[in-house]
Amino acid sequence: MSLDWGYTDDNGPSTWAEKYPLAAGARQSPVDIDTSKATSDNSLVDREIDWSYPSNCSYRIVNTGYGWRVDTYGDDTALSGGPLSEVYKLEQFHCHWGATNDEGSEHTVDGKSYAAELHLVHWNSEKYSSFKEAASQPDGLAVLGVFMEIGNADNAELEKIISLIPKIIHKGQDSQASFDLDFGSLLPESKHYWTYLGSLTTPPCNECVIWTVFKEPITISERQLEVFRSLKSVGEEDAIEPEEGKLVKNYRPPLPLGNRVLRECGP
Ligand SMILES: Cc1ccn(O)c(=O)c1
Ligand SMILES: [Zn+2]
Repeated sequence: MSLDWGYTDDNGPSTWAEKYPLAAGARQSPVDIDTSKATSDNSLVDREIDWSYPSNCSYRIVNTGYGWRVDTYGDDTALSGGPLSEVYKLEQFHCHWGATNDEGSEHTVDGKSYAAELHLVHWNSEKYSSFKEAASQPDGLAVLGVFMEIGNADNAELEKIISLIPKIIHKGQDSQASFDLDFGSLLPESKHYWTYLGSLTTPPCNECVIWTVFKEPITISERQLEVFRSLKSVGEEDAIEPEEGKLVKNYRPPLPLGNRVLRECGP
């Protein structure tokens, strides 16, 4: 059974609201970050955003049909501070990319796209008893967005993930992912970021996310990005031409910020 939504002309973002009405809401993500609209907020400086991830918290990588996703044990993880009033636990992380390097990120900055965007998805385990419950609450999830730009060298930490992609080429395939991951290398050195209230960027597009998008990108090599693009959105049993079903892009274009506040921490 193929997904009833995706990123092709006939099931892409412009069609999602037909089956997922939340996608037409006023608190949707991603957005274009208009830097002239960002307001500084001392409370963000007073409570520095802080995270802690044990290097062995990943346990599985899966092809969801719309990308790869690494599932994590959240028990010993923690994200707090910044725009967050409670401690959030890491649930999973994944990535969005495009067919060419001049597109691919979901958030854009003054109209500029990056080649890809990494999302670390956390849930409010202080207030809610499960990820599923949290995903139905306005402060349920906290997602860290990290822009990725093309660099000459491979990203060594990303390579640990990329080396598993050939095992999950088709939708539904998964593999054990018990690598030791230095999350510090998947996050930028600078803790400067923008933050706003938004949603999941895939159906059902629940408006449950406190977004933190870092200003500084990390790098990924062209070769590594090509491996992402080799994933397929269809199962092994779906008889299609070899070039069909390739997941060359899986990003949602920006939605209007509307009257939401866009705050920033750091220049
Ligand atoms: C929970 C969730 C689902 C999809 N995406 O893209 C996200 O960033 C977060
Ligand atoms: Zn995402």
